[in-house]
Amino acid sequence: METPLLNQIKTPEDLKRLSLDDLNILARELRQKLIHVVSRTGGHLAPNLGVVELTLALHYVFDAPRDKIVWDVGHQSYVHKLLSGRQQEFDTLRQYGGLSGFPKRSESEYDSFNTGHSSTSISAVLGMALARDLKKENFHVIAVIGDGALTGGMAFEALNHAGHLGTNIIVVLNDNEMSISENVGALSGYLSRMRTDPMYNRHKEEMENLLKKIPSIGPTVFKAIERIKDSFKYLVVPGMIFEELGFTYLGPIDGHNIMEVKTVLERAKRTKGPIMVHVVTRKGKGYEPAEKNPDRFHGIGPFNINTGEPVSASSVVSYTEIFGKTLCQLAADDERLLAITAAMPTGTGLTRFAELFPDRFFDVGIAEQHAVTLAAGLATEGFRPVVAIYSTFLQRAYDQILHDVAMQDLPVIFAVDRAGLVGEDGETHQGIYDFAYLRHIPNMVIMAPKDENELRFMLKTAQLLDKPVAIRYPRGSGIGVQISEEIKDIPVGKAEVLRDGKDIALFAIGPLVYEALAAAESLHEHGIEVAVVNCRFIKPLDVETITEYTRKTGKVITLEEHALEGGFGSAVLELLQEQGLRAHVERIGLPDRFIEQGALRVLREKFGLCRDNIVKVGLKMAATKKLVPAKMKLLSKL
Ligand SMILES: Cc1ncc(C[n+]2csc(CCOP(=O)(O)OP(=O)(O)O)c2C)c(N)n1
Ligand SMILES: CC(=O)[C@@H](O)[C@H](O)COP(=O)(O)O
Ligand SMILES: [Mg+2]
Repeated sequence: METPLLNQIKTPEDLKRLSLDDLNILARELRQKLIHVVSRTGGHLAPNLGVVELTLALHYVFDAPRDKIVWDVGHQSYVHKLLSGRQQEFDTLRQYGGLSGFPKRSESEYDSFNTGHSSTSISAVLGMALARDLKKENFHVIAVIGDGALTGGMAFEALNHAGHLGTNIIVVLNDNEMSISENVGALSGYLSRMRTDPMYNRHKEEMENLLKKIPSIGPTVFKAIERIKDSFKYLVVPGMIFEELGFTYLGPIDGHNIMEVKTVLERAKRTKGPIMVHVVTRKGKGYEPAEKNPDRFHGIGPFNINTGEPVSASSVVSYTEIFGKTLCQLAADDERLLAITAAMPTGTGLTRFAELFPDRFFDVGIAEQHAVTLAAGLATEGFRPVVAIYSTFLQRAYDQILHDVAMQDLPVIFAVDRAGLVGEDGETHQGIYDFAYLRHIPNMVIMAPKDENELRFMLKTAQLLDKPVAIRYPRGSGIGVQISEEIKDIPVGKAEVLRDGKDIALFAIGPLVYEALAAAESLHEHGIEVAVVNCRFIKPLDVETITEYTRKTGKVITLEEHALEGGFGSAVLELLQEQGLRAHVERIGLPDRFIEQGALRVLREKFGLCRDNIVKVGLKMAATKKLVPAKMKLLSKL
């Protein structure tokens, strides 16, 4: 693949020497490069194909890194990376040790703010603008935010504040009518009317032309009219919502016309106060399979460039699919069950539910906090809402879970998808904190299935409970067990003893239970008998089984795909302390640092979440002297 012009771009400064024709050629080369690399590494292809011209124009008009560009979510920052000195490493995108799929300050001075979670960019640039003003410096700050990310509450909190402060910031709204799936909500409808209703543009143009034609007073009146907030303007001026919030609105403009985008950005650069530039783009632009299927090409694994088809598809169904299918089965007989997603109907496996039960399905946009409190409201009226959100994004709704759901002991079911390591998305997306942020909340029941069937059973268990319940399950394929037709419930707080043993007790949770079983088998060959307990519930923990096996062995290993701090192993330690039990405990889990990107297999091996490491820990433990697991004297009982 030849990209002669792109090869010459070492920094964004190099763009400024190019003609418009060259910029258009460069746009083509960038698209080729994106398609070529992402077809091998996987990644967020469609969002990046859509912002090629926009990124070129931004770097043409502004002076990064002096001017700060913040990419909301950051999944569309690949073109920016290619233009800011990272072409050589671009092949390593999203791989272990390679370039991040998101902006990262530690990666480049051109990345002015780390992103990954949505709707943060306007707050971030406003903070930078305030710092600039306080330091009496002079540079531009630009937030690039998608129409999907604009549905997030934080974006509105920031618009509200920015409009009030009136300082210079530029918000570029990249409007492609898509979130991951089709964008939803009243705001999306408003943007769509601005784009498509000729009334808006025609009236605006006609009025501008008319007023400008009136000699001497025309331009003055025109300016005045731009500022006056009267009812006429409501009818004819696009972007009135933003104007009312204190922004100068420019647009909508064609985001694939470099000249047009450049001209408007230059105008934005000259204009004082908060500016909103509304750019209309097409997700997946320039690659037919992605244009036709922007949802599938939003984030995609390696694929065949000619066909657009995945290179390899797992034959094992994913936990997400099992969740979606089971929920449909349960919902068919229980009208109380509702499903809520925060802009991820496909990702959370709710597409079929939405088709079967359209009145009982709610996509709230990128609004996790709202999703949870909405569920709480529904639960007060006798419904059983199932809120399906990725572990990493549910972090946003911590207070809503605690204050609005748990404190009222409401029967909301949290389907916590992508729990554990997620792989190539890296730090921002690892789902490894949910036990920690949920397990100290009173009233919560928290479970994690070892396999697909247990996920089905846990959903049934949750349906029957009159309490807040969270079920956490991982990204990707299940274990591949035979799917049971029957959906049974599980006794709450009851662990499952899968293997007896006198030397070591291995307490595991989630699919790592299968690694624990494999390790126990290997240790058996070394003459070490390991009991394997699938704990299933982290809250309530099975006190009886855990104390019984701790007493029996005096040696405990805990195993979890979660941060060790505040996780499952910590919960077991707390239980042992409360029971006054002394034992040799080793916890296997993730260390107290953010966990980098990489293939799941690579990360699991690196952090010891695999049979070999469990065996290693087991062998070492077996060689130590057995502590007498007698009751310690508890201070409180002295
Ligand atoms: C808090 C949060 N929730 C959900 C997501 C998942 N997510 C990533 S991109 C995206 C859609 C963004 O749409 P938009 O901002 O319009 O960008 P586009 O992909 O259309 O360019 C969603 C829902 C996220 N990153 N952060
Ligand atoms: C950028 C973002 O937040 C999402 O697109 C995320 O990458 C999706 O993850 P999955 O691929 O696990 O659905
Ligand atoms: Mg969009």
